[in-house]
Amino acid sequence: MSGISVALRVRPLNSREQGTTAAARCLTVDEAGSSLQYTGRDPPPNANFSFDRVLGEASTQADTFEGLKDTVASVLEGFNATVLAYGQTGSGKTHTLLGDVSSPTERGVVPRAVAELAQGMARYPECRFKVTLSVIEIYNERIKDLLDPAKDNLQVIQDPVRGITVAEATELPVAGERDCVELMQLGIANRAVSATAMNAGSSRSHCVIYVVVEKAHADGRVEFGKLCLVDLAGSERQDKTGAVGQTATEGNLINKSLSALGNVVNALTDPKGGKHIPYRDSKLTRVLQDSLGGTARTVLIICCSPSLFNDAETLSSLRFGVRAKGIQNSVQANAVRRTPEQLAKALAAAQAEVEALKAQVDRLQGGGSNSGGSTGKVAADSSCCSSGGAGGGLADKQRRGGMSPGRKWALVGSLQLAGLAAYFAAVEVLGCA
Ligand SMILES: Nc1ncnc2c1ncn2[C@@H]1O[C@H](COP(=O)(O)OP(=O)(O)OP(=O)(O)O)[C@@H](O)[C@H]1O
Repeated sequence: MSGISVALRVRPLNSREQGTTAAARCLTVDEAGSSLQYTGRDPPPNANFSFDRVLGEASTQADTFEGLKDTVASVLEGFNATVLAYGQTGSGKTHTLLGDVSSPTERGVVPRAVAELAQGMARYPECRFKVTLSVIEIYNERIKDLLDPAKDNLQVIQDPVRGITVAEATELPVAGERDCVELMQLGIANRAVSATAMNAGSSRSHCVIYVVVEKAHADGRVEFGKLCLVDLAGSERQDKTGAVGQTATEGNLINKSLSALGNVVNALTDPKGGKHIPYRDSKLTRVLQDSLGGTARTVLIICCSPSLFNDAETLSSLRFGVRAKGIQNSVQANAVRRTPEQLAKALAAAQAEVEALKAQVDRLQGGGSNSGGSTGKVAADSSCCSSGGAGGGLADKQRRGGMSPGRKWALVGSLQLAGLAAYFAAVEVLGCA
């Protein structure tokens, strides 16, 4: 079991907050460490919070990515990895995940992750890679394909090989980092965004970017890893966002799915354990099933505002992060697949073994001859028997009928079992094909 990793990032005060009472801070960050103090109103008895990493207001996009590198790189080793940005509206989730994708310093986690994967692939010159990209959004409890917006009610399924998957989401092959970023931008441009009083470019949907990597080895094995990058919509208070009409309805649905997320986190970290995990209560929690309590390596980035104006929301995000730190995933690599050529080879080997064992059974049952069609293994057995010299070999005993019926049937039985095992191996191989 492995706990999910939780990082906390504090954005700088924005221009609206500076020079007003909102410029007072509700957080004191230990820049060198991994803890911070909540200094806002209604502090809890223990106002100290610690996380795996704390990134203060001066943190850069590069600092933020540094702590995620290993998680991202594990996708090339056949793991699923998730980076999830959580926080109040306007707290910096989209900035952290996407940032300015065209700027080398201001680009966020997603373009950096793609670059990291591209560099990682170069370390395996003997392997062939296939990389695909999908971009979906969960808007008003419907999953929409942002690479083909006509598909707007996709379903979440449990795929036997890939695990939790959005069925029929467009997967476009990408040839390199630039290709990937361009396609991603195309998808993001289709995302639902509105201006609210809290954020001029407020995301009204949860957006998930999947980068799927298939790594084919020279011997035919294929490893499969999936990177899932999630920019959640922010929790919001209608009195602060000033949302009305459709924007207010969106806000309610965003809050509803975030509260379903909170319920999943609570159930997963319930000290009594054994609780039903309500993944199916929302599309968001269903999509994140493998990331929370599943087999993926997961990093949660809690984004928050340092302003006293947002103290209640910041405290709520800190509490969510602390709770999420208790989630244990059983991290494991995806099953290695084999190519059709490899499967054909394995099947031929299994068939040859079945034939050899059949011939051996025939011989032991008395009537079989050892000539023609016998494999090397059988031939070796008989030569060993005949070269015994003293007439005590298996073949001699058979000829003389010297083997006890009990021993003979035990041998026949074990050879038949071995044959059966080889047969099932062959069936398994065929089944995989
Ligand atoms: N660490 C940061 N450094 C500089 N600017 C930041 C930082 N974090 C956020 N911002 C700025 O704050 C504004 C709001 O950020 P962003 O859109 O990323 O918030 P969000 O959490 O994604 O909000 P929403 O949930 O409403 O979509 C943006 O203008 C963004 O550039």
